[in-house]
Amino acid sequence: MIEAFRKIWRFAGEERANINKSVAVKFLNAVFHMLEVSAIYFVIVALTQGVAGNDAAWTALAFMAVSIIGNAVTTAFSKNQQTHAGYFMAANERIKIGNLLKGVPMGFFNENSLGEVTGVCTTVLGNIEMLVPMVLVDIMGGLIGTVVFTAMILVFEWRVGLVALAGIFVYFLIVSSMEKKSAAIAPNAQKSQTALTSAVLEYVQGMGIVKSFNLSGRGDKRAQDALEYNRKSNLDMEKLMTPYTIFQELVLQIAGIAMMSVSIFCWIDGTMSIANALMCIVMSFLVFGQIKLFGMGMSMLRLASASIDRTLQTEGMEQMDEKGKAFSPKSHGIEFKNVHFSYGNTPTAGGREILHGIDVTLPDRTTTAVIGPSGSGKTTLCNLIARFWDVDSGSVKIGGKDVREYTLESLMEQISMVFQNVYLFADTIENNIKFGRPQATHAEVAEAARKACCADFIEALSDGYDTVIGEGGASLSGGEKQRISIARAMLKDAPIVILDEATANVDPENEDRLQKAIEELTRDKTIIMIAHRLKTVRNSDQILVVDEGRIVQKGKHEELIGQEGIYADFVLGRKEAIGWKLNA
Ligand SMILES: Nc1ncnc2c1ncn2[C@@H]1O[C@H](COP(=O)(O)OP(=O)(O)OP(=O)(O)O)[C@@H](O)[C@H]1O
Repeated sequence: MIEAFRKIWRFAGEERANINKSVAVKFLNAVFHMLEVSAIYFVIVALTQGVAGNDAAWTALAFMAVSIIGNAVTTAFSKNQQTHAGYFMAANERIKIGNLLKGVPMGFFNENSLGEVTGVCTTVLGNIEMLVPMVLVDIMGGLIGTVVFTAMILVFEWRVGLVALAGIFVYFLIVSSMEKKSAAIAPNAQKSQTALTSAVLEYVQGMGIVKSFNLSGRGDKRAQDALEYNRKSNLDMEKLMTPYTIFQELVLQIAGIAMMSVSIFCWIDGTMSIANALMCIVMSFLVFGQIKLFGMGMSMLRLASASIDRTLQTEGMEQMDEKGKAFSPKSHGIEFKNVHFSYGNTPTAGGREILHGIDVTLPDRTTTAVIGPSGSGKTTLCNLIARFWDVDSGSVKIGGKDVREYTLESLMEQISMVFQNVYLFADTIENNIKFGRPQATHAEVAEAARKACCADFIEALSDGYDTVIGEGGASLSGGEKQRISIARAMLKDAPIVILDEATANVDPENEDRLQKAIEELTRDKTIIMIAHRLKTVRNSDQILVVDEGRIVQKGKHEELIGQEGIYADFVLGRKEAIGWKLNA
């Protein structure tokens, strides 16, 4: 329990100052609440002593007024501090995770589904935002309040105070037992929430496939299972909490009745004045407010602690460039030296080696075309340059330096990537292009768009560059998206371009424009391109033929076409070749 509290306190970090303020104000709030008791006391004393006049009534009224105003102000202030602390705690953590995600190997997304990270950034941090300040303020405020008010009652009337103390002690035992039990079950409840987010995300993303294969009802099996798991874990949590909550309430009721009974007995045997006895009865209704607050905080302690564990687990993701240096090489030749690579021991990869001893040099400012059958390892080879993954053995060098020696930032400054599956953000076209260089001016964006042959269609849109496109570029055609991504790469103007030539979604007119855009982008750069068009392949400085993770042929078109082998077969018989991605 103390360890869980400490963990939450540590996690609160810079927001601890706001939590402290909130606790202090919460205590003041309880003091204002107690002013109501003083007001009642004046009335009781006046009534029992038969004092004539309105003085007691006015004094009581004044106390009540101060109590109500004080209550309202302190409640608002305390809530404000709590909300501020919770919001910033979660927001800072989301930014931290976002930054860490930039530095993880792509394999991270294989092993931990994207839904898992989404779950942490939405549900789990949502819980933290609400629970952590509440738990800290309620536990600390409740404890301080309980100690102070119990001490006050003990001073006022020690016999009644002892009864209150006994009630609080039993309540404390029940809360601590509940807290221990919930420690075992809370992580499960937390896990079920992220699993649900993950499953729902996958379900929504795969909706197109579900509909096209008419699988509605079957395609949502994972979402259904996750819902069931979530329902069960929430119910388990409730089942555990409910008896404890009832028991806690019962103990406080009994303690309250006992306080009243002791007061009455003491008055009957003449050891307590009627005014004090009535006052103790009033206090028996109010004294347990603070310990209830403490109990509420404790019931949420484990859930908050489990949320923090889950967040810290995500925060512990492996980072790639902890030892890197910022390099800016003069030459941008790329060198693969005896590269062996596997996607690791994930269920899909199964530890299988994908690239077996790749040895090749891509000289500075030359174009290398990579061709080969589907699944031969072309994309994998290209992705190793940008360190989407790290090699198992051997090395990949840029400008003579191993890519692992660069910081990720300085490495990515050297590289522009244009994928077949273009992702555009739900933002304006201008900002999507600017993603390549955020500080670019509008004139530079327009120039890049012109060179990438997309200025015409952008300017024809009613809002031009300010047109907001749907998430993933939903409102644009495949060819339009591809050209925007080329404009983005053009604006970045990196010395190395990794390109996956488009094969799909491009009509002949668009293909021509796309080709022009690519020619502009790749001028005077080091290019490695997964090529699908014979024309592109033929004009390259070097062709690499990849088959089953090995470079089986290497050279220019004229050299390779004269050799017996895959390349010649491919060129001659490409129309019949099955599984080859080549559109001449
Ligand atoms: N993220 C991944 N995790 C595990 N295995 C992968 C992953 N990506 C690719 N593979 C496997 O690595 C092998 C090479 O894939 P790669 O995508 O590099 O081939 P490719 O030649 O680019 O194929 P295509 O032309 O179809 O795009 C394939 O057997 C594939 O199943």
